[in-house]
Amino acid sequence: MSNDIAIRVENLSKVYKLYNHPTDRLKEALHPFNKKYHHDFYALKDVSFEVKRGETVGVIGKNGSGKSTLLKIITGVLTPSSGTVNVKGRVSALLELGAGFNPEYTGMENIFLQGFIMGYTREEMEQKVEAILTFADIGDFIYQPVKSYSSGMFVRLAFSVATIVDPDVLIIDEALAVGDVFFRQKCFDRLETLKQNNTSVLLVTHATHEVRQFCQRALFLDHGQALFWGNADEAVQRYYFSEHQQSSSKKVNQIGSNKEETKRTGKQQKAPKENSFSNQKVQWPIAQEAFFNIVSSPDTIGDGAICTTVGLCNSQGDPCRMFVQGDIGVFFYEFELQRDVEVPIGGILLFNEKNILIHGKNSMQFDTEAPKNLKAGTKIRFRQAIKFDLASGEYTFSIGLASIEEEAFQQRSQMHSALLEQYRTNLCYVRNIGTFSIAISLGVGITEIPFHGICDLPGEVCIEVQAHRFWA
Ligand SMILES: Nc1ncnc2c1ncn2[C@@H]1O[C@H](COP(=O)(O)OP(=O)(O)OP(=O)(O)O)[C@@H](O)[C@H]1O
Repeated sequence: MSNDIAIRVENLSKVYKLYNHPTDRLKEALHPFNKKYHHDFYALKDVSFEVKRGETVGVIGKNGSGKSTLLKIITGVLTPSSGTVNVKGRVSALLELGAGFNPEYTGMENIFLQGFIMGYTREEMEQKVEAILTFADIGDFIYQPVKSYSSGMFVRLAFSVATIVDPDVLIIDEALAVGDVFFRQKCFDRLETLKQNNTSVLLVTHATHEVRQFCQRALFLDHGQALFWGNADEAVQRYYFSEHQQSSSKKVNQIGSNKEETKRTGKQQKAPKENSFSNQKVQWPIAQEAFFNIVSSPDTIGDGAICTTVGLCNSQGDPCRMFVQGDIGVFFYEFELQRDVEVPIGGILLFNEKNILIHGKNSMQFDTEAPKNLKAGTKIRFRQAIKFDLASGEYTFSIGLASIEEEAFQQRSQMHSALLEQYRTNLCYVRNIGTFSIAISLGVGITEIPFHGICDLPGEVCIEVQAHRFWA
């Protein structure tokens, strides 16, 4: 293995024998003609990729796609059924909570235990203890058995130990998700430092915006297979598309993709984008990738209309699930009316990872012409553009259709909202249609981080100098 490669995984598979009944295992073992009572289940199938020294690589995929199995094989916790794994240098791993720690030992004792496992002497660990405690910041709990720790405290200590021991390879399985936001920021700062010191990081996470932000390349696993290996942005894009469309789940194994050289230097590589609404000329998309698979969406309420199509594109009209703060996303949605409607109202609700409603707006809240007196069976299409001045993260969205009496619609600006509600009938509401992600617009605004909090609000600031005050 060449010097610049830290991890090489070649044709890795992990097969489990699954039995329908517990007794089948015994029947199989005792059968005189070796009759098979099991079927093979591939937790991993023929996975290959390599991680360079100093590179941060993400591993993404749905629940059960094989991410933890992969990390466990790389760290030696599991043995593969076939294929090889080569890892160069000292490996430090943060697998599931509690792994590698003795629950009966205090935090302090566990620090030394981990140091011992990593091959450090007691004296060497004594020199590192203060830095570990400062980073973990769990106070006197360090003298308590770790079984009494909250998951957040545990991960603070585990991350601190795992990263302070100068690993050549750091492997993290979802561990950071339990830390609070400030701790996660500290962790990512630490990961940056490790990267500069040439540590390779393999990061399993469901937080795809973190993959986009911190990883150069990513592996997208689906049912144990590598559907994509290469540029991190593209891996996340494919993950989003495959999540909602069966059509995109072709096997693509792009080792050495030419896009992998799109290195993340902390700055997003952006194509010039049109971010104003004024000349929006986005047509109803043709590309199938624009649309979500709403047939499998279980969360539909209302029988006044059927939601037939929902799509999402960028401001150029290209199918898109990954945006940068400030980008415009254009939602396309179509309903087929099941009853006569005076004036239709369509709208979108955006929710963040904590399921907090971030933004909701319907067509009645815009100064837009609306069609009137539509018959049952009519199909109506909406095209709604939203400027994503939002915090980085993953978002879900829901779509609804209502109807309102024409007279109330005409007088909506003068009517109290409670009164307006009386003239409104909900026809169809489809929850959790899909997801999209938003990454920080590093380096494209006036400052690196354009705002703090969950959304940017329109505003302005002015600064005035008052007359200088001389103190007696
Ligand atoms: N010991 C086992 N016997 C049989 N099947 C197993 C075993 N361990 C894991 N699996 C299966 O292997 C598949 C991959 O599991 P794995 O834990 O690697 O997925 P994952 O991508 O890490 O999921 P998650 O995101 O939920 O953590 C799953 O379908 C799981 O049920």
